[in-house]
Amino acid sequence: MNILSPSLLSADFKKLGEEIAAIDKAGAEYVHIDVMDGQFVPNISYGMPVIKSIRSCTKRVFDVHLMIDEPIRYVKDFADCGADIITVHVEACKDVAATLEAIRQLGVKPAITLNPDTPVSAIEPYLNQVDMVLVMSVVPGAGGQKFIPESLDKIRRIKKLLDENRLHADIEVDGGINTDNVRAALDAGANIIVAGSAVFKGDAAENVKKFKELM
Ligand SMILES: O=C(CO)[C@H](O)[C@H](O)COP(=O)(O)O
Ligand SMILES: [Fe+2]
Repeated sequence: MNILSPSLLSADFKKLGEEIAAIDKAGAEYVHIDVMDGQFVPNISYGMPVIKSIRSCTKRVFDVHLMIDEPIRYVKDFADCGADIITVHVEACKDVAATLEAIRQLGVKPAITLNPDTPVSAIEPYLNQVDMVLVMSVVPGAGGQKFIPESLDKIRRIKKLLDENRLHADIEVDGGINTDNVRAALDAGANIIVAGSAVFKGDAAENVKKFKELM
């Protein structure tokens, strides 16, 4: 089953609860939550108190994308505030294996991601430790950017590697996805779609329904 994970980064923060209720009711299975620390990426977004507060708005899966340096320092806090999946950047961890294991030990699904410039070989040693691989299809740090088409090749290569090694991990794609390119991402092998601006610009519920029809 293909899954939609709307990114709250493009939601209207003054009515976050209503935005979450709308995407939940319209059928989005996950909620994608982008955490930025001003170090790993230049921007700062939101953190634990916001996640804890919105946890009561929905039972949907909280898909937490950590764009922070040395995320191992905070994985327990994110687990405690309600994360179901925690994604860490391979570029951000001194000890990637220990970070993924720490997430697993907390009862949360570990996931790994890589920047557009990082080769697939960088994550290959960790594929047997993760429940999901996130392919960044924009440079992390901001919503509303243009999809990098080479990401489709990356998705295909990761899918092939998983299949060859008989590993079962989801492939999520994040950045610049809209109703025109979502099909290409799915056809390449992704099964979880993140969309921020394409969901929250305009009527979020209508946009979720349009995505779900195409998926
Ligand atoms: O991780 C991210 C940015 O670093 C966001 O999840 C992503 O950019 C989603 O927003 P959009 O669909 O507007 O590109
Ligand atoms: Fe993200």
